[in-house]
Amino acid sequence: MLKYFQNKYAMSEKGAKDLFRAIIWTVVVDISYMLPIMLGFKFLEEYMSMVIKSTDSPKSSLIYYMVMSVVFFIVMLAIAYFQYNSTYTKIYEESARRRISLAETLRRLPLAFFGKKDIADLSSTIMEDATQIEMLFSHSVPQIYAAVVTVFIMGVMMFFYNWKLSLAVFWVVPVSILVFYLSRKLQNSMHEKFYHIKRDISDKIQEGLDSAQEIKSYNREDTFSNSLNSKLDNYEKLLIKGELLIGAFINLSYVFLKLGLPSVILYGAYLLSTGEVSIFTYLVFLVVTARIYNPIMDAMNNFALLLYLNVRIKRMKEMDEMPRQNGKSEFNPKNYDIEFKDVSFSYQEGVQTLNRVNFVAKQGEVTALVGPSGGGKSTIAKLTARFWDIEKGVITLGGEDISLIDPETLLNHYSIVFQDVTLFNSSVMDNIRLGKKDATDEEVIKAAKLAQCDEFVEKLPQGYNTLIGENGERLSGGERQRISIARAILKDAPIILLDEATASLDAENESKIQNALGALVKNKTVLIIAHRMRTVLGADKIVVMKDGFITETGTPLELKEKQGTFSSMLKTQYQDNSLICS
Ligand SMILES: Nc1ncnc2c1ncn2[C@@H]1O[C@H](COP(=O)(O)OP(=O)(O)OP(=O)(O)O)[C@@H](O)[C@H]1O
Repeated sequence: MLKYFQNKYAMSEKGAKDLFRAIIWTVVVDISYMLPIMLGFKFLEEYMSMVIKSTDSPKSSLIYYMVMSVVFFIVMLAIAYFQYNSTYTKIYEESARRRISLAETLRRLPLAFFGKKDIADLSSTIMEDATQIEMLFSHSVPQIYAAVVTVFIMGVMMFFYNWKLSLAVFWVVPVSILVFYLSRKLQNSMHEKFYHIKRDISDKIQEGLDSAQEIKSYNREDTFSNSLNSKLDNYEKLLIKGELLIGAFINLSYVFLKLGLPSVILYGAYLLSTGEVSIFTYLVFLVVTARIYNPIMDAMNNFALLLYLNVRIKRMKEMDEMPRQNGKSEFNPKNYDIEFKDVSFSYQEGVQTLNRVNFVAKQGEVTALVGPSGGGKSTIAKLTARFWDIEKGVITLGGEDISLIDPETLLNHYSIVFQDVTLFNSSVMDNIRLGKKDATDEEVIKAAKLAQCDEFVEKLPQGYNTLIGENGERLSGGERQRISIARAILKDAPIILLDEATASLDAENESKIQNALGALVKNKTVLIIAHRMRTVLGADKIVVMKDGFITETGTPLELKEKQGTFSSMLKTQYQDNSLICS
């Protein structure tokens, strides 16, 4: 049973145990609701027979009933407390575990996963799906299972009491469940459609928010809102159609269920007339029948919601089953040479991005990757930091295969400056401190000065304490890039990856930063990607990438003399050849 819960609802072992306990407590609560009714019947039976049989006094006194009422009230209260605790408290705890485990999974997933799923989709799985699951598990799932068990127990008791009248009560249950069961497929497919269209709409809204600037500048507001409106219209139509269809089936099941009461009235009256049952038994069955279908109807309602939950749980399982990146967390390489040995890689099946790439980036040297756009330079930088795992070949750091090293441990040895800088909505100081979380303010400011941040930070209203807006929206491209370089300087890791790190800077700032980087890179392994030839001319080694292949390797001077891709790129950028040899 526990394993079934774990698999079906993507739960932890503890969560499955808690759910089991919650179901038991909910059954006890459901049965406890019958206590006052039973006491009422006992009272009726004794006092009615006193009237009918004209006996002097009932077996139990009124005091007895009053004391029992108080006792039952206290018992019910205690049971309700335990049920509340086991259901709500425990399920919220499981929900917290589920979110933490999802976040942990995300940490361990390769970047390939984030390429396939967009961010709106991911955040809604973590927040919205987890919330819905939490709601259903606290309010519905234990109730469904408990209703089934309670009705079964009550049914058995009633069959022992009077099997004929019980048949009249229960014949409707299998018929009603059958109708509901037959509609399950339709409900499932409708819920799946609802879910995907809803996701599609939130993706569209997110896309609109992310690209508001582009939409405005290209005057595409109408196109965007028309496309969003048409998605919303489709969703509305599907919802109405779905609700009608699902509602029709559920109501049909209810109608069958409701036929139970007239059955008991008519058949009970017949049995009463033949003297097979007493008026008291007849009344007991009437009252119980009026109540017994409620848990079944609730279970059906909740079950319909549970079908919707299946789609969300499937989504979570999909995330959980993604291959994670693991590896040893102790790593002390003997040196920081990076070597690519026969590395082939593709982002998508059938589209080869890197083909049998071989090169060494030595510690203490600057290795520059150059070549036409789309050649695979950034891919090499990302693979070096194990953002993706490769299919063929091996990448080593200090002679050790990086695919055997835990990504977080590995990244401790890297300072990375990418083309797309990501900044957080906090102060300049905190954004730079991301490079080294325990850095003092003085250390941060020193790194910022080396990265030429001082000049623009001074103009900000609160200097280093100025909030820079979401993703640094209040800063220019060059300023953002300088913050990212300051982070790398502050981290001072033995390997430095610079992917178009100075592309958004003007010539003056670029040469200042080049000087700062010059001090930073001493005795380190530096992999640099740049389109501007002047940025790579000081490199110790140039690797030219074209269409996923290495076409040339050598010092800038060797390659210039070779008259290949590198030399023609140089010529295009510098008509004056004297610059090259300087
Ligand atoms: N996340 C991704 N998913 C699928 N394909 C990708 C992804 N990133 C890059 N590519 C593709 O891989 C190829 C190499 O891209 P890469 O960014 O490595 O080239 P590059 O040489 O750095 O280009 P550029 O100089 O323009 O930055 C390109 O064809 C690109 O479209």
